[in-house]
Amino acid sequence: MIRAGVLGATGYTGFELLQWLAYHPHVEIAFATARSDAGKPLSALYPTDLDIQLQAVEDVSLSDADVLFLCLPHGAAQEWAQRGLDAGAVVIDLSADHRLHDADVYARWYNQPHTAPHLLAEAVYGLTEWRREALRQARLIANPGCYPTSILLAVAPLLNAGLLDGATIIADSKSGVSGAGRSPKLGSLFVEVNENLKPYNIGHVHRHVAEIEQELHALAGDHAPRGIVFSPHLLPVSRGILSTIYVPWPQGLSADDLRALYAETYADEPFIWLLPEGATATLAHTVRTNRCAISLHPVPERDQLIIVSTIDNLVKGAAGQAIQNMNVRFGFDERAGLMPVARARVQEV
Ligand SMILES: NC(=O)C1=CN([C@@H]2O[C@H](COP(=O)(O)OP(=O)(O)OC[C@H]3O[C@@H](n4cnc5c(N)ncnc54)[C@H](OP(=O)(O)O)[C@@H]3O)[C@@H](O)[C@H]2O)C=CC1
Ligand SMILES: CC(=O)N[C@@H](CCC(=O)OP(=O)(O)O)C(=O)O
Repeated sequence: MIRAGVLGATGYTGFELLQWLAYHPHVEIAFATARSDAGKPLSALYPTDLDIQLQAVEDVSLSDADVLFLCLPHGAAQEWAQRGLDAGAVVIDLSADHRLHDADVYARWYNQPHTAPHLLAEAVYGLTEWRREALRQARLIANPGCYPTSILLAVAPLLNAGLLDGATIIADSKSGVSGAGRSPKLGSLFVEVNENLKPYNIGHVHRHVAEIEQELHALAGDHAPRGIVFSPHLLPVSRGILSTIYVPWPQGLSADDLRALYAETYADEPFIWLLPEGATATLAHTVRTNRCAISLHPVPERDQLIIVSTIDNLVKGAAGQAIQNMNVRFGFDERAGLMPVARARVQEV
């Protein structure tokens, strides 16, 4: 058994994480902290029968945790990563604070200086399927963003095979409203969101562009694409991300070759669901599971390939991938604590 501490337990990702961890066979919850709601039971905030008392972060001893999850806004996580490491915990940061390797790039995209730039070099970007070796040794794991997870998993087989050299990738992504977090915002109100579909940060301005491009380069090595054009949209559902991704047709490959490449790359992956020819990934394929569903749609007459990818932003896009990374880091079965819901959902769809 390992002991887990969760900072920011009252937010959407923190609560999601606790619900999965509570049924993890190798984890016991050491503490869960809150800011405004410290001292309350979790059940005072959410409809849950989990018996968890929320504590102020000042009242817990970080050394009680073997693994410390940071479910805090970016900016706030930096200080706690260092403190967690000093206390001897493996730190898994769900925020964006340790995803970018370069402090100047962080400052430019997040409009604030990084207060612990020395940690950026050692943090491992936790896109689990592509980083297992580094994750096994990691002290600090930067859990990927939700949009980047949906996009990177969908194009990684092509990047890894050097098939997107110099290409511009276009990703049109739609997210459920929980992606914006639990703190009240005008744009997340029911009346603003309901029966609407709203593009935002269109073009080259969303902060995830920096993260995605960093990882496109890492995955492609010497055959890097030119970059990404990324358009996020707010969808009137609670959870789920669907990315429709456009890439130039990989020269020299037939449609069968392409499918074989994806099938081989992801053959042994418990959480990647490559849909059969003719099927299209939808939110229902992945919501409330740790899966990423991918469907391939060749458009040969235009030399284009369209890839559709879906995840649950709170699971594979946050808490689930964090647990998957923990499982790799601590040598557990990667599926531990993550399968029951996935199975139930697969039977439903
Ligand atoms: N929502 C999503 O789909 C995803 C989110 N993420 C990232 O994960 C992190 C958490 O997201 P999410 O759960 O949605 O956020 P929420 O806004 O829902 O929750 C944030 C949590 O952090 C606490 N908090 C806020 N400010 C501070 C602070 N300065 N110091 C200490 N605690 C603080 C909040 O407590 P209080 O309410 O008392 O302020 C709350 O518990 C963010 O960095 C987010 O960007 C990553 C992937 C997906
Ligand atoms: C719908 C919505 O608002 N989504 C958020 C991204 C989700 C997220 O939390 O991103 P990080 O993990 O990088 O912090 C946004 O567009 O900013």
